[in-house]
Amino acid sequence: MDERVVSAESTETEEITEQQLRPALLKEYIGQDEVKDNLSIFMKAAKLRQEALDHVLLYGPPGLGKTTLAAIIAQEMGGQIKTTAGPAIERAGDLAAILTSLEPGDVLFIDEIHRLNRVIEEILYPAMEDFCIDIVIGKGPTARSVRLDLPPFTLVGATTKAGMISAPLRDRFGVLSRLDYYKPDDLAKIIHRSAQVFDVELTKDAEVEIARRSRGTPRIANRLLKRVRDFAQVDGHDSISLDLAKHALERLQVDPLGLDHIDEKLIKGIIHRFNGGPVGIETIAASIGEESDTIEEVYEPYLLQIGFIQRTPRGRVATQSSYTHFGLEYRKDG
Ligand SMILES: Nc1ncnc2c1ncn2[C@@H]1O[C@H](COP(=O)(O)OP(=O)(O)OP(=O)(O)O)[C@@H](O)[C@H]1O
Repeated sequence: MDERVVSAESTETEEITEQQLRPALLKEYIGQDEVKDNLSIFMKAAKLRQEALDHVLLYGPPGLGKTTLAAIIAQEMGGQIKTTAGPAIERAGDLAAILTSLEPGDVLFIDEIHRLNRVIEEILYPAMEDFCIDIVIGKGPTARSVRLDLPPFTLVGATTKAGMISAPLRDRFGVLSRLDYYKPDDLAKIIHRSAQVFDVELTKDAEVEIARRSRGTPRIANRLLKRVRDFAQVDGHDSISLDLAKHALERLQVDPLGLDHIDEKLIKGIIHRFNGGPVGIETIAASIGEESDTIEEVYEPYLLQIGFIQRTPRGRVATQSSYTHFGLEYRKDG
């Protein structure tokens, strides 16, 4: 879909470096203190009881570390992680194959769990509650149902859309944790850690500058760091200074708040064409030639978070901060 340097979605080639950058233990996982503190207690308690950790649902925008956290849970609980995604499990047999391959204490990670179909969901219920599945063998009059026991395991579900998970599925998770956008301080620590992994030197203020432009998202922070490193290398610098970071980020067209031309087009569209709003999402989408889903899921969440757009019952409104940011005069009466 988008080639934006500030996209929170990962590209295929990035997945390899993401593996390298993933912290393996909870104490190396930066930020999200509340989620971490709770998980740490629940994991300790489960270990004391020699049980699998209760099923965990992680929700929040993309690129905030859900996959990383799932792998950490497996590592800390002494199990392996098996990874799949909602749309990848099409038939009952697909799910049965995964579930029966689990060992005691393993983590089954299902990304985009809101996209599981209902038939599969229903197989998952007894698997989550009683560690067993009922599978039907044969067809027609000779068909019979066989119950298979499963080892105790932990299902870690991840979603960017908690509201789209059915109530029965949601109720079967013992731990529900929401990941929030990271504070610049925490992002700066993530950048510092990633720079060590990449063996790149950068000054503290350069770390902070990249952090500020990373839209609260570790995946973007790591990507910006890599691109800034490219500029430094090509220009023959051993270490990344604040000036160099700023210069590189300007060339990448990422502004001081992490906004790019798409954000600008979106906000200025609301301001110039619709007098600052309120305007419906479909109308905005049509006017700038984007899908409304893409606006809602990809572009808008960060703009809402930093208070540049407000959602009202009558549609989206551009706030005074967004006018100021783009150097436009704000008139409340429109
Ligand atoms: N708290 C953290 N500390 C250090 N690095 C992190 C942290 N959270 C995420 N990262 C890094 O950011 C990158 C993206 O994280 P991850 O793949 O876990 O995100 P995600 O929420 O699962 O995203 P998606 O749902 O889009 O796949 C990884 O390279 C990971 O190492």
